[in-house]
Amino acid sequence: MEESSEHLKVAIRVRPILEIDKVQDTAVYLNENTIQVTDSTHMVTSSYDCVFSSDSTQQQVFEYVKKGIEGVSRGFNCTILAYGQTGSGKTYTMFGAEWESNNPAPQVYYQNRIPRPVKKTLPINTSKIGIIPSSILHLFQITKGKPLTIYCSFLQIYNEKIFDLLQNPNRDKPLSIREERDNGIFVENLAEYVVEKAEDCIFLLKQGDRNRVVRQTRFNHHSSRSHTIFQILIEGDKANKRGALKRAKMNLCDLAGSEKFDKEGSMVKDHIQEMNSINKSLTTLGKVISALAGNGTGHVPYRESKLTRLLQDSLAVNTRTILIATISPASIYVEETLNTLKFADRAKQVMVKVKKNEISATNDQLVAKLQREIQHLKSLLSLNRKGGLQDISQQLLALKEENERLKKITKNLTIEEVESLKQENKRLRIELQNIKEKGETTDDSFFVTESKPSSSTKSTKVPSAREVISSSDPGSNVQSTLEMWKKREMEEAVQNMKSKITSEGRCPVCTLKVPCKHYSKIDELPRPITPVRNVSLPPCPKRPNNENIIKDLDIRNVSLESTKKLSFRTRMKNSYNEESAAMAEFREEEKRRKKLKETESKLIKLSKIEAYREEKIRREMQKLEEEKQKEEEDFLREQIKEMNRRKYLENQKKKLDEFARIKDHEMRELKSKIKKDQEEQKIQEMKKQKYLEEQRKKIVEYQSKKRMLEEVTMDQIDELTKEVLLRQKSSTKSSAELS
Ligand SMILES: Nc1ncnc2c1ncn2[C@@H]1O[C@H](COP(=O)(O)OP(=O)(O)OP(=O)(O)O)[C@@H](O)[C@H]1O
Repeated sequence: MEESSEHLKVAIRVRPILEIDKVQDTAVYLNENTIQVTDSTHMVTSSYDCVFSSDSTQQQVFEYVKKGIEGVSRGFNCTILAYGQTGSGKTYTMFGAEWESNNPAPQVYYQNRIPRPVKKTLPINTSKIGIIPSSILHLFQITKGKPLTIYCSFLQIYNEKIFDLLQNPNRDKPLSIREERDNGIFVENLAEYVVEKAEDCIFLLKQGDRNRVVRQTRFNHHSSRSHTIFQILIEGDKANKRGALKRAKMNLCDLAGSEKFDKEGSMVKDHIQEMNSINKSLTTLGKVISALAGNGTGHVPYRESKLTRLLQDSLAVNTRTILIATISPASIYVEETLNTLKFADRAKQVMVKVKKNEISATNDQLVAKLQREIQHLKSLLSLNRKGGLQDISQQLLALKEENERLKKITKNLTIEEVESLKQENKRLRIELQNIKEKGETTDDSFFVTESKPSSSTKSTKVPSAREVISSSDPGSNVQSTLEMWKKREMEEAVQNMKSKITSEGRCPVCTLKVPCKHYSKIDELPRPITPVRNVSLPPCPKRPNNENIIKDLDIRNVSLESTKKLSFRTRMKNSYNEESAAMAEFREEEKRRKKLKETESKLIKLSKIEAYREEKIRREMQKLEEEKQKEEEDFLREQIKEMNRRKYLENQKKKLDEFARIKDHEMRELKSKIKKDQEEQKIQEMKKQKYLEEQRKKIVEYQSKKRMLEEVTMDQIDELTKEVLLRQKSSTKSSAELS
């Protein structure tokens, strides 16, 4: 199998200066693949695999990643990551220029976004689309006609929780990460759609993107507050000569941007929480990159955040990874730009092993998974086709038998059988997706890999009395008929009560006057429904004898007195018609009384409920007030903490400045001292030289004298001594003469 080791590829994209930046001066200068960033204190120069200037086109950026995408169709995993500060152009690069206008999202964040229909058409301007849609188009183009199945899924990581963007727009079902020997790291219960056309895939991309959390921030009107990963999985349908199936994953990640705390304090609590979790996960990503960029022997903290855990495969093993770091050239963002470049510098040093991915066609786990899925899909389809009202126990029994049968043959499957299993799986998935699209079922679980068949498709509608009576056996089903009637009556009463409440301008949920927690305006209230007319009871079914009538009456809890009365009447009038008339009369009376009682008890119950609800709402309001107060206090505390931190930092900065000043002074003094010393040393040196010169001269003189002395002969010495002696003699002579 092909295997190689390569560097993580890093490209930088500089976006143009925008109106929102409110400045014109830039701090970023480009020269081919080198970037220079300058401010008053720094000047950083760094080179990368590729640098895209502010007037680079989407097409140029796509051309750079195209090779990686093409590798996916040959079995090589590929991950493309967009990283950068908020508003630097990550979403623009990954999704495209026209994306926001084609896929409008609200300018401000709100909790429950109302889904609007997405048109199943391609984006209009294909030259402006970003890496994700371009990759989809290209991938489908190059795999056209090949025996492959393409699956896609779309998730977001928001506040350290994973949510399915295609299945869970309300973010109420967080998903968890799992790891398996053969499948690697994956998100459990994440919906995987089989896609046959690029159009379908882009439709899903658009659909999911509308469920992403966005918020208006200071530097971006449409800031993404979650990390998103659009994943495409390609699996070969036909095994190669070695009996292996091709399988490769493509992860396209648009990370949320790092952001600084707004000192003006305009951030709400949710925004601060989002910012903290985004910054924390990006810090962990930085730590992981640093650990991988080192010698690779230390601990890599993948598990410290959901993002790094999910990208574990992509960052270390078996994936071609391309990082696109986006920066803004404006001088006001120089600090953020330097941080992004620092991250990109570290990423450059990461080495990843890349190899072709294949899985044995007869791999037990794959076969078992396919079979489980086929069973599940079949059961869902049959439930759907039969309107979900079939006997589920019978179906389960059939499925169990099928399961047993499949278990027996799992071990002996041939490659052809596995291939046909894959085909069947694909066909069933597509059939179900089509049904779901047409809105024929309400069960959302069937796109979820390996999820359990749901029995929720069974209808809970209460049939009308007419339906029940006509379908029931008159001799045996009186009790169930009555129960249905009771239920029906209750429903009617509730409906009437609700209509009455709404017509009075009250909320049908909490019964309080609007505005309340559920409705802010009277216009929003559901329209009052025309009160349901009470349908009279059907005639009593024919009974063979009086005993049965009494039995039926017992069932309906008739009082002892009425029973006696009835038995007396039956004794007196010994014909069935008379009995039934008496019965009808009795039932009418009984019904009226019962209804009166029920209404009374309902009224009492309702007033109790209202009192209880009011009390509950009061308590909830109180609780909310307390929570709000607490939040405000927390927020204030946070702000004070932040202020203290800032003060502390300012103090530290001052101290550092002072320290630098002192050091500067000391340095200057030291320099002048050194200069003086050097001058003195020079003088000393000169003196020494002079002294040495003199000494040398003396030595020369002495040597010449010595040489002269050596040249004087012995004769000369004798002559000299004679001369001395003579002089001495003459002197003694003259002295004697004188005396
Ligand atoms: N290369 C570019 N050319 C023109 N406009 C761009 C470019 N890159 C980004 N923009 C514009 O800058 C703004 C911010 O871009 P974008 O939303 O992609 O930033 P982001 O990094 O995804 O921000 P966040 O992290 O807050 O989501 C958008 O209005 C976008 O149209």
